[in-house]
Order: sequence, then C-alpha cells, then structure tokens
Amino acid sequence: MTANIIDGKAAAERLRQQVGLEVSRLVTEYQLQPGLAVVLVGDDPASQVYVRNKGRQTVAAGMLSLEHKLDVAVPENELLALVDRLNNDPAVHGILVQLPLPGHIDEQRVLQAIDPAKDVDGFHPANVGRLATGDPAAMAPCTPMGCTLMLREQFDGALCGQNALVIGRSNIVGKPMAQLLLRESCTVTIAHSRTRDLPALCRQADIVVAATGRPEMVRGDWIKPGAVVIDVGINRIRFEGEEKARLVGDVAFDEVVEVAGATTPVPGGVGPMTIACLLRNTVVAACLQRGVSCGLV
Ligand SMILES: Nc1nc(=O)c2c([nH]1)NC[C@@H]1CN(c3ccc(C(=O)N[C@@H](CCC(=O)O)C(=O)O)cc3)C=[N+]21
Ligand SMILES: [Mg+2]
Repeated sequence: MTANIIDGKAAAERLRQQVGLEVSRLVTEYQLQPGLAVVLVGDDPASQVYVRNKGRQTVAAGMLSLEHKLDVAVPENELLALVDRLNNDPAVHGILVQLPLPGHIDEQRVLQAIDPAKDVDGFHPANVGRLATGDPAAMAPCTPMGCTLMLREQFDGALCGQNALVIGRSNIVGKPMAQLLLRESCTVTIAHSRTRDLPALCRQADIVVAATGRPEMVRGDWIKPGAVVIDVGINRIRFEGEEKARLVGDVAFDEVVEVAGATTPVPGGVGPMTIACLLRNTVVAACLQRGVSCGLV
C-alpha cells in the first residue's frame, strides 16, 4: 500500500479562493480592504522568493500588499521605528517581519514591538499565551495552522484522541503545533534532539509532524502503517554531480510513502498552505480591528 500524497498546493488554492471571496465581501460591504505589510531585512535569496510569493498572492486575493526591504546592517532602532509606523498605519492590518533577523538585532524585542492585533504570524507573547489558554481569538502561527487544516481534512475532522507526535520544539513550529493539536483533543507528545529512542516513540503515533531541520531524518521504519505524516522541513541540498540544489524535507519521503496512510510532499505540501494561512490571518485581523464578523472563522 502506498500513501495518499496530500496536495498542499491544491489545499492552499482552495483556502485562497475562500479568502478572496471574503475580501470582496469586506470591500463591498464595509469598504474594508485588508492590508499586509512584510518586512525583509537583508538579501537572503530564499527569503526574497518567499516575500515575493507572499506579495503576489496577497494582491491576487484582492488585498493591499506593502513590502519594506531594509539593508542587512539596519540598526535595530530603525527597524523598531518602522514597526511602530506600521502599528499606527490604519491601512495595515497585518505585519510580518521575516525571520531570521541578522545577529545584531534582538529578534524577541522586534516581535514584541508588533501590535498583537496585527501580529499575523502569532509570534507575539500575547498571542502565544492566547493560543496556550485556548482563546478562540488567538492568531495562530501560519505553518502549524496549515498543518492542522490538512490533518483535519485527512481525518474528516476526527482528530480527537489520536496519538500525535511533534518532532521539534521551536517557537515557530513545534510548540504552537502541539498547542493546536491539543486544541483538537489529540494526545500530544513533543520530541526533540534529547528524546530517547525516537524511532520507537514514533511507531506509536497516528500523526507525525516532522519539524527537525534535519534532512530526511524520519525514516520509513519509524512509521506505524497507515499513520499520517506531515513534513515541515525545507532543506536545500546539493547532490553530487547535480547543478541545482534540491529541496528535501525532514522526512525520507520515498520510504515513508510506502508505509504511511497519507503524507505531504516537499515542495508542494506545507509551504503553500503556510502562505494561504498568512492571508487568512490578515483578513481575520482586519475584521477584528474593524469590529465586523469574519466569514473565515
Ligand atoms: N516571520 C516569518 N514568518 C514565516 O512564516 C516565515 C518566516 N518568517 N521566515 C521564513 C519561513 C519560511 N516560510 C515559507 C513559506 C512558504 C514556503 C513555500 O511556499 N515553499 C514552497 C517551495 C518554495 C521553494 O521552491 O523554495 C513549497 O514548499 O512548495 C516556504 C517557506 C515562511 N517563513
Ligand atoms: Mg529542535
């Protein structure tokens, strides 16, 4: 038996369609055009690609897209001043500061400067706390939210009671992923680099979310037959004798696809859903700021 390969591009396209319809309604009924500001510091080529894709898709959904590109050497106080201007700009409903930031900038300080109401990444401590306390109004981080939407679809909404293993404990993916799965009433385990006998733990899981940053770490013989495996990894690897770098996940796809019930590919899995969730969060944020109800929640 081979796994159902989850089509993240198609799922993202459907979500963006819904977002676009909601944007048209907000424009027509309230003259409310949701706006997203993306701040990019430095000129990392991969980051530039993501930011360009975000901008394109934001505009395609009928929203306003603002891009701010700052020099890699920008002083921290200039970045903080820009965040402050965006916080006070009524045309901006969502703010995303692309991570990672250069070493001379205190990342936590910048994230905490973003108005929590405009924090569409869900990285501000206020939103982290809201997610942890189960506040339905919490802005949840886009990557884990995208994973959750794909999992709901795979399980026909019946995530309740499933054994979920999250591999990785970052603030951006692992921890919020665990919170979202807990909210779905999964039995959640968080594994990390110090976990003992990870393969044995993994074999008990009905759901595996791999966010380790280690290319192809999760092997086929770690997977319980029929389990659903979500691959959050994006690793650019140069193979011997190949001109271009290849994108591989944290899951050994060729092995896992033979055992799992369903799995996400890289590319074309979690990545596209991440961006679609960013658009969704921006529309939800705009509605909350204007005090109108949102068709996307
Ligand atoms: N504040 C902040 N928020 C983020 O959400 C954030 C960030 N910083 N920094 C960088 C990471 C990375 N990220 C991706 C989004 C989409 C794809 C994506 O669409 N990937 C395509 C492939 C793209 C390619 O070919 O490189 C795919 O997986 O199919 C990838 C990566 C968001 N991030
Ligand atoms: Mg880790």
